[in-house]
Amino acid sequence: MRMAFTTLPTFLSITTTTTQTPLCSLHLSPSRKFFCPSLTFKNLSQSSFLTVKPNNSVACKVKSSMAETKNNVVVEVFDKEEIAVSLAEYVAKISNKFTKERGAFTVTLSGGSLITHLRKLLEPPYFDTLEWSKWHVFWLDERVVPKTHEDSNYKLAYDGFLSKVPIPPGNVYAINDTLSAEGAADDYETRIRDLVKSNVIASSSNGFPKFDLQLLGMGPDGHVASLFPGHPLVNEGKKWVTFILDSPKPPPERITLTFPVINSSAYAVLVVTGAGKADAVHSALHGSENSEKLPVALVSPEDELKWFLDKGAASKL
Ligand SMILES: O=C1O[C@H](COP(=O)(O)O)[C@@H](O)[C@H](O)[C@H]1O
Repeated sequence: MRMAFTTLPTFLSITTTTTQTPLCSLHLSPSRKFFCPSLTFKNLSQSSFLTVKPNNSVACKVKSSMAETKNNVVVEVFDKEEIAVSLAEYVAKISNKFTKERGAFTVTLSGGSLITHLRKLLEPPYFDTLEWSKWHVFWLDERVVPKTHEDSNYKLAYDGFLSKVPIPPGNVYAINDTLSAEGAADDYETRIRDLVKSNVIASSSNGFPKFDLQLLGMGPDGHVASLFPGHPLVNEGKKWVTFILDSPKPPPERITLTFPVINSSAYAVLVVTGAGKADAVHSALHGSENSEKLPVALVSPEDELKWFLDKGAASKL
């Protein structure tokens, strides 16, 4: 099935090349709400569009569509296996863009399930063609445990990804695991500041570091990095890196990038799978304007935010 359509929002023309029931039901209401599979976006802009891919995944590209967003928001729903394929393609595209433009690619990793979704980058054509020597790898958040500990986000990323690609060890910026949570957060911020001064990390016009790509996961409660719902750290506005001693998800002591840093990045992805996360996904993409936003709903990078969802995570949209 292929669909094509013309300019929004005045009218929408859909053609299908088969007699199949359309995968998406599209409707443009007078209040300018836009519905696709069951995703709803408000205040649709003229340049928004939706595509149905040959593999039947659905992409909704929405430019400046959601209140308070300054960027493109792209939501794609995949069959589970397809996420890793599409994520590899996306990361490779952004890596190529920045290695060409800046001679470096700065990327932040989450812990948790995100790492397994990077597995296709370890295969051709990506493994052989990406300029791994220009990658600089950071963590969105880290647990304050030794690097050899099972809870360490560094260990997870090293075992599952970093040990398998030729990124120079000096370009992998793990936290100092000999320090306290506060000390490790301060130390990480100092190192990031130095890398901004030396132009390895770009600088945003607002004074915060501008990472090229942030690879985010999301917990079932809507937390991203180690920024948890209702926790005061969500509102941190000055620090680049901060620490938490009472994380609701163990282990309790962690460091995390703050929202001003996350949202000063050029690109960000949110990779979210499983029906257990469907409520938080629904709340983030469709939530009431009056209720307190989940941390995930506050993610808003400069250029583009792309959601990679499986059908379980998208099941309540
Ligand atoms: O504790 C953490 O959880 C989140 C989500 O993990 P997931 O396994 O549910 O994907 C993760 O993004 C974060 O980096 C990690 O420290």
